Amino acid sequence: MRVDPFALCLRSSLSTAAGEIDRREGFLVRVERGDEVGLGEATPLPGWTEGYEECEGALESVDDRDGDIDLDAPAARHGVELARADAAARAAGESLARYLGDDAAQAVAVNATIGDGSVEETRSAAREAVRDGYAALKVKVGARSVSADVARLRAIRAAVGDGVELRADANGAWGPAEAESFFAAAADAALDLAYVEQPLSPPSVAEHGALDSRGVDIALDESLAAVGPDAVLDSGVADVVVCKPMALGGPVRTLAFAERAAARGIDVVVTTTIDAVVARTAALHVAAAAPTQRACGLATGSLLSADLAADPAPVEDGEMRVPDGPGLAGDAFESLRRNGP
Ligand SMILES: O=C(O)CCC(=O)c1ccccc1C(=O)O
Ligand SMILES: [Mg+2]
Repeated sequence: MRVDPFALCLRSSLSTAAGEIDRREGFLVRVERGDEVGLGEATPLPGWTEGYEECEGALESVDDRDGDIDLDAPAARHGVELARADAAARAAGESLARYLGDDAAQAVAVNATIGDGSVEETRSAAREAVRDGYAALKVKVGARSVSADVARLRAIRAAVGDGVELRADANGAWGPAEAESFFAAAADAALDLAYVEQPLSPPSVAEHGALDSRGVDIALDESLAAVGPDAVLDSGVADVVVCKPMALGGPVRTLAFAERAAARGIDVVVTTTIDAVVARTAALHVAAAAPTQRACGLATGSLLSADLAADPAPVEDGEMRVPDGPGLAGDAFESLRRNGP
C-alpha cells in the first residue's frame, strides 16, 4: 500500500458556526490487487474524524492484506476501504456504484453550499447557484445572531422564490432556547425550510427530540461522530441523517448505515467533508447506490482552488452524473494511479 500526502486550498474559505475551513490536507492511498491499482483518499477533519497526525499514524500501521480493516480512525479507514473497493470494482469491470449496489442511480441531485456571510453575500451566492441550475440550497447559519440568520434566509427566499428547496446548517451552534427562537422566526417569515441540520451541540441528541421545531425536519450530522451513528438511529430524533463517508469509515460502511437508516424511515443525505476529487467521486457513487430521496451535499469541488485531478463528475444543472467506467471513474485517474498526487 502506498500513502502520499497532499494539501489543497479552498478558493475562498467556507465560514461556518464551527469555524472557517480554508485548507484540506490528506493522503492518497493506493493498493495493488493483481493488475489493478485501487485508489483511496483519507482527508481527516477534526469534529468529524481523527486529526491529521492520527490519520497518518493509522495509515502507517495498516498491514495490507485482505480482511478486516482494523482501524478506529474513520478517515484512515475510508482511505483503505475505498482503495480496496475501487480495485475490486475495476477487477469486476463495474462502476463503484454498481459494485456497491445493483440498482444504483445514474445521476444524483445535489445542493449548493452557501457559507456564512452578510445578507448581500448570501443573497448573491443563492442567486448565482439558482442561475447555475441548483434546485436546493444549503445555507450555513449559527455564526451570527438568530435574527441576522433569519434576515439572510428571508433575503434568499425573496430572491429565489418558492420553487427552490432551502436547508440550514447550524453546525451545533445553538442551545435549545436559540434553536426554538430560530424555528419560531422561520415559521413567522414563512421560510419553508426543508430541514435544519445539527441545531444543537453534537452530544445533545435527546435534546433535539424535545425541540419544538414547528414541523421543520431535523437532520443530524456531527452527532453521528459524537455518539455513534447507530445511537443516532436508536434515539429516534433524526428525520434525516447526514452521511459523510469520510466520517463513517468508508463507502461500504456508509452504504450499510444508509440502508439501516432507510429501513427505519429516516432519510439519507450523502455529503463530503470537502474532500479531494477521489473521495468526492466515491461519495457520489455511494449516494447513487444509497436509498436517497433528497439532494446530496456533494457539490464541493468548486470550493477548491485546485484538485488532485480533473473532475470526472462536474455539477450540471444541479446534478452530478455518476461515472460509468470501472471503479471510481474508468481511466480518469490514470495519472494519479501511476504517479500519485
Ligand atoms: O453538505 C454540503 O452541502 C457540503 C458539505 C458541508 O456542508 C460540510 C463540509 C465540511 C465539513 C462539514 C460540513 C457540514 O455539513 O457541516
Ligand atoms: Mg453539517
